[in-house]
Amino acid sequence: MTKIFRFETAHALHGYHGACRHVHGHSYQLHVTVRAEEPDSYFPAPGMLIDFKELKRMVNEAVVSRLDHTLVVSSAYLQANPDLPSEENVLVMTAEPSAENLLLFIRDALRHQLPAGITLAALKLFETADSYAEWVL
Ligand SMILES: Nc1nc2c(c(=O)[nH]1)N=C([C@H](O)[C@H](O)COP(=O)(O)OP(=O)(O)OP(=O)(O)O)CN2
Ligand SMILES: [Zn+2]
Repeated sequence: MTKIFRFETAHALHGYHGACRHVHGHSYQLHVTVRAEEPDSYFPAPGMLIDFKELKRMVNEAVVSRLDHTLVVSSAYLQANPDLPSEENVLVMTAEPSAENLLLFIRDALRHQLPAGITLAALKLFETADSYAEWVL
């Protein structure tokens, strides 16, 4: 089962030869898919693999609250641009915050949050309406 999340995040891609090396923002859309062992017949009462509300709470806490209205840059970017106006709401990653790397950051943030028996199966991170990165177990 899959739940979709939306958040607004700014980033800059250090070392990129184009406008995306400068700070700019995206309205990201994240699709989180989890799976579990298939039951022989049906899921027992209350009939859920995992409550959508519980998945929402976990992803909001582990991912959305950290990325929404945040500027994400790499430590290399920060070293080259030490004069960021404020360190408030700045997340510094060891790698460049491309869609691919943000997806791996999200994978790591979520992997160990899920209850026993529930596995992270796939993630899709849309940076724009027509550009996304996908991770599949
Ligand atoms: N493989 C990747 N390529 C690019 C990434 C990325 O994360 N991974 N990111 C960027 C920029 O940050 C930005 O997202 C521009 O992306 P793009 O899809 O080119 O956005 P546009 O609005 O220009 O899309 P159009 O398809 O041209 O409308 C760049 N590359
Ligand atoms: Zn971008």
